[in-house]
Amino acid sequence: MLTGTNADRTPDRHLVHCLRCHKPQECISVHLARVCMRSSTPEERAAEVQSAKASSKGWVRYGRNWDYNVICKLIPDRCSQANLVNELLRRGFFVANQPSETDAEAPSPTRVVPSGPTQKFFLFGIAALKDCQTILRVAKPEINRMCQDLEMGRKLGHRESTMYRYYCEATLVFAHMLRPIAVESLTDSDWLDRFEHSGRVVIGVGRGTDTNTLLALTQWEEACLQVYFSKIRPGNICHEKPCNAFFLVSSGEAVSSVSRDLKCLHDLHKLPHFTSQDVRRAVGIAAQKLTEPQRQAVQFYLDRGARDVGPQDAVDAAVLLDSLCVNSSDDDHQSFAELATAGGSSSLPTARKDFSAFVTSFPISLDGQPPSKKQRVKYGFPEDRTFYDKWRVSQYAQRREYLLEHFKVHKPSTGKLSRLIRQEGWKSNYPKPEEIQRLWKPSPSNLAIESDEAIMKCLSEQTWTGLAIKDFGAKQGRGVVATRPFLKGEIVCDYHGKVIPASVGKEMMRDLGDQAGYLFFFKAGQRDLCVDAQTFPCTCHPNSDTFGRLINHSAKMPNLKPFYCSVKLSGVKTDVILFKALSDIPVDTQLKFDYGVRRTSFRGEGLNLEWLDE
Ligand SMILES: C[S@@+](CC[C@H](N)C(=O)[O-])C[C@H]1O[C@@H](n2cnc3c(N)ncnc32)[C@H](O)[C@@H]1O
Repeated sequence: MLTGTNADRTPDRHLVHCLRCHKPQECISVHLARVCMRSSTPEERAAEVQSAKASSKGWVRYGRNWDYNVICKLIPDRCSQANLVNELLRRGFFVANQPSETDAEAPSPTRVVPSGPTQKFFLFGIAALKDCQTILRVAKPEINRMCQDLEMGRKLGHRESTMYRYYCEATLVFAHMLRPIAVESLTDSDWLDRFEHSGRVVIGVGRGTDTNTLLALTQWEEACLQVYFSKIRPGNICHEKPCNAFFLVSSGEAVSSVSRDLKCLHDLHKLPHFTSQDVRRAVGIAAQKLTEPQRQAVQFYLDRGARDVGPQDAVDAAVLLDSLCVNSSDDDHQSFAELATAGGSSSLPTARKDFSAFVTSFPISLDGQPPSKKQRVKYGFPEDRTFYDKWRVSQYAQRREYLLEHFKVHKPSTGKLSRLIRQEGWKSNYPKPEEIQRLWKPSPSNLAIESDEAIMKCLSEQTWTGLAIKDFGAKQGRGVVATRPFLKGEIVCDYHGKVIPASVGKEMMRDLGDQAGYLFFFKAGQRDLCVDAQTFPCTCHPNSDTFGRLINHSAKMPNLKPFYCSVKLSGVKTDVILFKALSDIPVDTQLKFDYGVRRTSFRGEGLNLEWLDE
């Protein structure tokens, strides 16, 4: 008696496709007699059985193999090529001569299926999703530990910092199926423009290009990447080689081979090596258990650039992907709590509020003492040392600033510094005299600026580092954000543009009506001048935006101060406006200076621009 579905039956029966209805048949002759060739003669049916068997044999012999180069000839569009290959592999076809992922631009004959230690995980040459993501789970505790260390103000060694970066790259590839080339193209501005949406943090990658795509990171992932951005990346920014890539190698250049980094990360953990192609194929297989609309949603998330994906689509698809992954979001939430207390992210409101409440209860001062465990518990804070350590880090920064402030004109000797520290009565948690000596810089005078080759190079080439443009939305428009810490007094950038007479600038201003203006009026001795950054792009840097013109205004909390300086640039005396930091500026802070106009004055009058009072 036959019962159940086809799956219940003997698995090794010979399936032959009926050439009339195109369906697989376990017994083709019976099928033809009963269904497709009921009214035919036995001879006709026998001939049809022979044709069907020959067709099936031919398919197994030739039809199951594809050549990637043929696919490329048939379909010129790269995205469709990749989709078709994924689909073919998912269905058990073999695709020869696939490109290696590092060589995504130029297909080259490489491997067909991975070999070596990974082989045992593969079905039809496709790894299981769980296996592809092993590295994320295995390395996670170490990453959490590094986050804690960084937050406590400890520095990671070169090996650890690099490993941390590898992990961030791996998160984008193995949890969000981003191609290595897209990870390499992620910029600091992409990161700064991320936003919260439905419990996730959405980030646009490759904006303005064909591969424009949205990722929806979990809070933990975002915090993990933010720790990289704020604590590790600034140390890699190189003044000689300005670079706006999100992932920087220690020499300051953009990471050039994410695929190689992923391999290193696996090697470091002695795990079999999985690639971005492996994980994408694995998702194809895992997604079979989803409904058709869900499968499509995941497919759109994977087909970067295939269509406009909105933030909600990205979040929905990322949540679905999570449901396919062993790396569940519960796991993330748990670890997120650990990271949140490490305070690595700008989007960790609870952690921030808690520490600000802590500081309200125990104000940080130059001479104060951090609260004891008993005091912390009494005021309802956790008894562990997380806030205690953050408090000490802040006090240390205050003391460092105090010492630097004390010696404005001449560089202090270690003896002088030690005496001052003794006088203050500080017994611990203070910077060593050598650190202050290292950080000390003379207040900028024309001469000091002219002799500073780095500043002069930045002035003429507009290669300021540690800055990125961020979109602050409809109200403020674009602004400039610090991507490395700046010390109080440090020159941050200039207000670049052609210097014109103020009278000409005022004419231009009249034509602007109530539009945003990019004109900086100043006095140089008796001369009334204006930097024209309105005429854009400038003739000297026709291909790039300059930072100074995009810095927004704050009357109450400026962190930059513009000042006039006359310097010799390429032998020509030039009037420049430089911005110096008014206080230490941490990574991820928007730069602002006081435009010097109030709502009730000058052009603000009548326009009633409320933001001028901010
Ligand atoms: C020199 S532009 C600064 C860059 C500008 N945000 C942009 O996107 O090009 C000056 C204009 O920025 C905007 N802006 C500057 N500071 C602001 C603030 N604190 N709040 C709101 N808008 C501000 C105003 O529209 C102003 O006219």
